[in-house]
Amino acid sequence: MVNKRARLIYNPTSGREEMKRRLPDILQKLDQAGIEASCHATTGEGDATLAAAEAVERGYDMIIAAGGDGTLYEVINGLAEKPNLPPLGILPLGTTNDFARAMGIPRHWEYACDLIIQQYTRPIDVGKANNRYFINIAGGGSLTELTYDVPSKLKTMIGQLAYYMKGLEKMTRLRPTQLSFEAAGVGGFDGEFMLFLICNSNSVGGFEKLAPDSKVDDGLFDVILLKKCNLAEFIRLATMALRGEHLNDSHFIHFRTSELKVTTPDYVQINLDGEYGGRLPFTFSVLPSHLQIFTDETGISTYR
Ligand SMILES: Nc1ncnc2c1ncn2[C@@H]1O[C@H](COP(=O)(O)OP(=O)(O)OP(=O)(O)O)[C@@H](O)[C@H]1O
Repeated sequence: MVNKRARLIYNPTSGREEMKRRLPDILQKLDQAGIEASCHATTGEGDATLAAAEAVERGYDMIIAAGGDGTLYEVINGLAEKPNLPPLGILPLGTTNDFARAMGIPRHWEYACDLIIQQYTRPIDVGKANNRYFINIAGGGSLTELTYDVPSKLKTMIGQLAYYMKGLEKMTRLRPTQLSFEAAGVGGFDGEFMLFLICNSNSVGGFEKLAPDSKVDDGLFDVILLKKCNLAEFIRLATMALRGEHLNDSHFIHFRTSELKVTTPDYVQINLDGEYGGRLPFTFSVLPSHLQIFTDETGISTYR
């Protein structure tokens, strides 16, 4: 028996509202293993951040975030600044669960609970973006704006399809942006770019081949810059990226760094883990091994 206290922060609207149906089963399963969980149901944007900060202050042995990447992002933002962080469990019950996928955390609530019960943790890097935090990906450029353009209701109804529909609509609006990058240990890049991605994990928008070698615990971001191109080239490059064959193409710049400064003379919005994060300029830095996550010992993806 584990004999610990957990704070379960869940978004009742995530995914297809699965948490509303599963909550009694989840609490019972944790309880049988000796984890006594008290609950906080989030009420809207930003609430999970406040709930996570409060849970640390109240001294819980662990925090469990149940929902999608949006909920996880908010929880991370409540935790990151705190000293003596408890470990974090993830129940990936959202429409998009990119980070859980990268960590090999199962989609099924019962298997995901098993990982929390086993109590095996792994340290992960957290990305700092000005005064915000992310664990999966940060990005900018016209294409990256699509993830927060899709209304939440639409996502609940048709799930992943909503992203692709919005993505296709956005393609016709693709335009390059003037950007300057200054990367620690690498150097500077100036020019017109379609988008830039700062990856902490290898799971980006459900595609695991975009930054195939990115690791959550190497103390580094994998940065991918896509230079200016036309729509036909973009479609060709996107197809290559889906197959993981893009990084040798001259339109891409790929490097690893622990700190990246990005500036622009234009108005450029930043996306942090799929949510709107603010506008440039930004400094992105790695907080190495900042947070312990419950996962399986092998680290081999069992997301299903
Ligand atoms: N009670 C609530 N009602 C409506 N929205 C909420 C509520 N609680 C939290 N939210 C918001 O819901 C957003 C989406 O949450 P989450 O990521 O968990 O679900 P999701 O189904 O995966 O959706 P998405 O893919 O859009 O992120 C969060 O950014 C959060 O601010």
